[in-house]
Amino acid sequence: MKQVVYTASPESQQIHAWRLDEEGALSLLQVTDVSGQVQPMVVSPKKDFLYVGVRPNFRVLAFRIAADGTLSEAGEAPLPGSPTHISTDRAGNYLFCGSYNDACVSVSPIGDDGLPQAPSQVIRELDGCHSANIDNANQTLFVPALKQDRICLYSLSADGTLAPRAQAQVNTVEGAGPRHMAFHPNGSYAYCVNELDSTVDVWALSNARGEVERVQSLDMMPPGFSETRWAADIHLTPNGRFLYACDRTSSTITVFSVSEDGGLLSIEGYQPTETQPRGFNIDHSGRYLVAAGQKSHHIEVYRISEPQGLLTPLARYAVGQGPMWVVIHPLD
Ligand SMILES: O=C1O[C@H](COP(=O)(O)O)[C@@H](O)[C@H](O)[C@H]1O
Repeated sequence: MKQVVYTASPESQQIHAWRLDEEGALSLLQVTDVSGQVQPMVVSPKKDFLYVGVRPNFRVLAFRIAADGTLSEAGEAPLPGSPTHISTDRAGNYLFCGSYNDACVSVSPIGDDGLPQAPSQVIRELDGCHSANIDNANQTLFVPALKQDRICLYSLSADGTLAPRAQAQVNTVEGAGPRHMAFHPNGSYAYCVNELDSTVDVWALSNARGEVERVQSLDMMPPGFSETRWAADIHLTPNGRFLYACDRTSSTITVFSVSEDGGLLSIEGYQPTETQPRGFNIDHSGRYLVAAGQKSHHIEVYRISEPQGLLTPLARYAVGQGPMWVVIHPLD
């Protein structure tokens, strides 16, 4: 499987593109200088564009992805707030942007040409809005509002309009600070990493009443950890067997195994990683994890090992300044 890893480094305003080979080694393919601080990124479901949120002039930039994974800028559209998180619906027709500082989530239609347009809808008063996550069925958008300890639930209509679901929100433990999410491939469970207490919640997406319900909450820090908790990112292997979440104070990635049905997590280990890991990701074969150190200015590649999902460091690479977002794109 040929894959390309993209890393965003806002302090040096660069996107690095790396080839990831079968053994987990990276080779630098391209460095793109960007007209702004690059932060969240996502590859379109059609796999032809990389969408990138930039600041301080809040925009989404669209980069066309060539067959070899190199990028060329193709267009841009305004955003209503500082982009903290960018995602799309499963069909690639709508782009969602969550803004922590501007407390909103927006919907931007994506044209037939693949280019995002100006927002068609902005939902405000989501204090600390940290991400927007569409479920596997492409029906419900999960929007964690970190400062309100809630995840808002919106139905996505065929014309791209968000409306609160009958169950309009779920609440976390007070002070948890819900941040980023991942969905199990079977569509029955979601996992949310909580920034302020470094816990991970398991959410059943449809209980006996057809509602979203928290079924497990785990402390992701090693026993005896007593410093300030500061979790960031969460990702699941494509087969749904292993889940990873990172904490920035301790510079640790916690390794979880996932039960067959997706409803139960068990901690398998704690992997020391690059300083202040704000973003990481998993390759499409489920064999490698790439973590970015916002303070080490390096990325590090790990091999994911059976049967527990533990991580073996392979190599680290100097990247731009302040790397904080990693996405991995399959070329074939
Ligand atoms: O992780 C964090 O994220 C928020 C929002 O990030 P931003 O890059 O969109 O400003 C940040 O303000 C917070 O301090 C931090 O812990």
